[in-house]
Formats: sequence, C-alpha cells, structure tokens
Amino acid sequence: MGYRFSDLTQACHDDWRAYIEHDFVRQLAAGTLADEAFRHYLKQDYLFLIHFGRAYALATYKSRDITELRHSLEGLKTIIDVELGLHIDYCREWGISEADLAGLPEARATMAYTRYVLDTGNRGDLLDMHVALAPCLVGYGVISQWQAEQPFTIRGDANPFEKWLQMYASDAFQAAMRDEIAWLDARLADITPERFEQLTTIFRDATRLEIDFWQMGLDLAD
Ligand SMILES: Cc1ncc(C[n+]2csc(CCO)c2C)c(N)n1
Repeated sequence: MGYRFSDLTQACHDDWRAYIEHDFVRQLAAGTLADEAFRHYLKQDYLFLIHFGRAYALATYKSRDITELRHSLEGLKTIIDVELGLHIDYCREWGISEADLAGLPEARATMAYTRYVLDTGNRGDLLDMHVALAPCLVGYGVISQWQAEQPFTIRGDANPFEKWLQMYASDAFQAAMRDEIAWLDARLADITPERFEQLTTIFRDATRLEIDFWQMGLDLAD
C-alpha cells in the first residue's frame, strides 16, 4: 500500500525508457529527423488528438463528483478549443493543409493506441483512464526534460523542430504534467497491490503503444 506515480514507471522501467529515449525523440532533439517522418507523425497526431478529445469526453462522463466533472471538462475544452487549433496551425507551417488532415487515412498504430485508451476507459473507472493517458500526459513532459539533458540536443533556429521542443519544455506544459502526477499520486496512495498490478498492466500497454507511435513516424507506417 502507499503507491505513487513513480512506482508505475519503475514497474515498467525498460518499456518506459524505450519510450522516453526513442530514436524519434533523439532525432527531434538533434534536429536530424527526416521531414517526411515528422510530417507523417504530425498528421497522425491530428487523429490522435481527436480521439484524445473523445477520451476526455469519456472521462467527463465517468466523473463521480463535481470536482472531477469540472476537471475533465476543462481538459476536454482545452483539447478541442485550443490544442486542436494550434495543431492545425502547426501542420500548416509544415505544408499540411486542413483538407489534407480531413481526408487522412488512420494508421494502425494510431488506431491501436487511441482505441485502447477508449476501451480502457469504457471498461474501467476514471483512475484506469488517467493511467492509460499518463504516458501521453506525463511522458511528453519527461521526454522534454530528458532531451534538455542530452549533449546532442540543439535548441533555437538551428533546430527545425524548435517549436515542438518549445511546446513541451514550456512552463505551462511542465506545470500541467506536475498536476497530473499529483492527481495520480493522490489516488494511488490507498490502492491494494492487486489494483496496482491492474494499473501497471494498463500503464505498460499504453507506454508500448506510445513506442509504436514513434516507430510509426520513423517508418512512415500506415
Ligand atoms: C501520440 C502522442 N502522445 C502524446 C502526445 C502529447 N499530448 C497530446 S494531448 C496532450 C495533453 C494536452 O496537452 C499531450 C501532452 C501527443 N501529442 N501525441
């Protein structure tokens, strides 16, 4: 008893490191990622964000009190009203039009990951759902911190992916990540070892699906 978020990453240590330190992440930081790989990732990430919005809608539905309801609704509104718009603008900077995005075929890695999260939420409760979303919400913040420590990382105009790096290094994003860890820590504090095992499986599955998402970008996989 008395678990916390870091127990989840420790329980899946190898998968977690493979996600955080993936070649895609390294090449973004070094500025060496192929433009086509980044464009493929951006396009699929648009579809990912749409399903991510649905996941927040499901979390809203699964909320048990007004505090949870407000929290989930806030996330839903941010993703739909703010983040999707920012993503569309960013895609345009990379030569991807809204029409391109509208007609996009969904890659299998996108389908697998997003539907896994939604199924986990449908089957389980709000904690299952947050654990399924943690590799996304917390992982990108940890990735940003890891990139900042690597000698090969290039920041500023010399890196074509500077804007992407900036987004996840920002104080606002890092603070949102800390809030999510605090939310999880509070709820993991009083679960049983059996429940922790269940949640570890969900966290590991979602982490492996994030690895596949990076790999899909590198391989231009459909
Ligand atoms: C495959 C994939 N995984 C995680 C993220 C990061 N992300 C997406 S929505 C969101 C929360 C609101 O900022 C975060 C951190 C991504 N973009 N694509």
